Amino acid sequence: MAVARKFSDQLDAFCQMAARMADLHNAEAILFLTERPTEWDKLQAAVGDHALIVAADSEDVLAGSEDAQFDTVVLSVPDLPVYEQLTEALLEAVADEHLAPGAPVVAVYSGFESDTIDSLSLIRLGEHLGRLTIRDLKQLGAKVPTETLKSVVDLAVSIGREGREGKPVGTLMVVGDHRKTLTFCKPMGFDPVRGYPVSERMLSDGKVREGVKEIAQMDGAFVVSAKGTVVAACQHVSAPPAELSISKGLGARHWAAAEITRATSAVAVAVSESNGTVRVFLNGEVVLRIEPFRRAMKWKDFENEPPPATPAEKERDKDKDKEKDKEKEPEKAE
Ligand SMILES: Nc1ncnc2c1ncn2[C@@H]1O[C@H](COP(=O)(O)OP(=O)(O)OP(=O)(O)O)[C@@H](O)[C@H]1O
Repeated sequence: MAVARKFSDQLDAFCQMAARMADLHNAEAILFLTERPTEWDKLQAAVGDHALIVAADSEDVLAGSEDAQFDTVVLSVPDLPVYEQLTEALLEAVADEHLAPGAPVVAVYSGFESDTIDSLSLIRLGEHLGRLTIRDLKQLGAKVPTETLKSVVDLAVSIGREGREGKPVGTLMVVGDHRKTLTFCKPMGFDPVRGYPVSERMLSDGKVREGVKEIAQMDGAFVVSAKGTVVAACQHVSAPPAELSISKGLGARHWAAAEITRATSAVAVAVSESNGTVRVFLNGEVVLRIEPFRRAMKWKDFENEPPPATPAEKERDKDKDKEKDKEKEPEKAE
């Protein structure tokens, strides 16, 4: 378990300043991003009546805060740079309805030196960053429990955003009405989840979610039950063609998503490999579209070798050599 941080005078001073700043700017909450647990009651007291959100990389860090009044957020992507951790924490807080999209927030965090609370920021989470809220999902009116839908959409968003090992990844997940969905599916080669007990295929399990990210690199779709069990993977989905009004620019994966949701009461969640956009389909239509706010960085080797010369450059070099030779000639004559 992470070693607790003493609630030092410096920490107390930062929290009090955050509270004053929150008063001044009508902030909706104070966000405390921490690498270690602390004396939670003192933290709560230091920010006064302001709503407090505590964010951390793992449940461990939040240990002992179960009875506290404040909301907590566990970041889904560990080891991000601090500014991205702040954004992620705010997005999660919006998704869990602890914060309204666009709300001003004062953040207290280690910005300069790790493990030292040394920074204070006033952040206004732009509407453009506001992600899907649970309310949006409920409004879809899908016959899939919101919890299952939320975990599939969260997973799809992180696949679209992170890709795998620096490469973009696209995939398709068909959720709910799985028995009927399976009648429209054919395995594309081996099904990697086949033969595993149900307890090892639950999306609520972090290891299963990691496994899904790995399998997502392969061709085909996942079929997920309404309860959140991965029923099949690497499936070719082919429902009868229907009159659909989705964009002609979308390819086979997205058409398959639209068609299966017309033929069944399932919800399909497609991640586009080309840009990481997540689209949620219901009854043959796109009902939600979520743009990735950050995609995996692609590092390229620095090119030390100059590129080979073009024919025109070679000609120019020859002319230069001739001129140099001419310049040298008079010297020879002397
Ligand atoms: N009917 C289908 N069922 C399951 N997977 C499919 C289906 N059709 C295509 N795919 C998967 O989608 C991949 C991309 O296909 P395509 O480029 O036509 O789709 P797309 O809709 O343009 O998606 P993207 O935006 O990711 O490129 C295929 O390589 C295949 O793995």
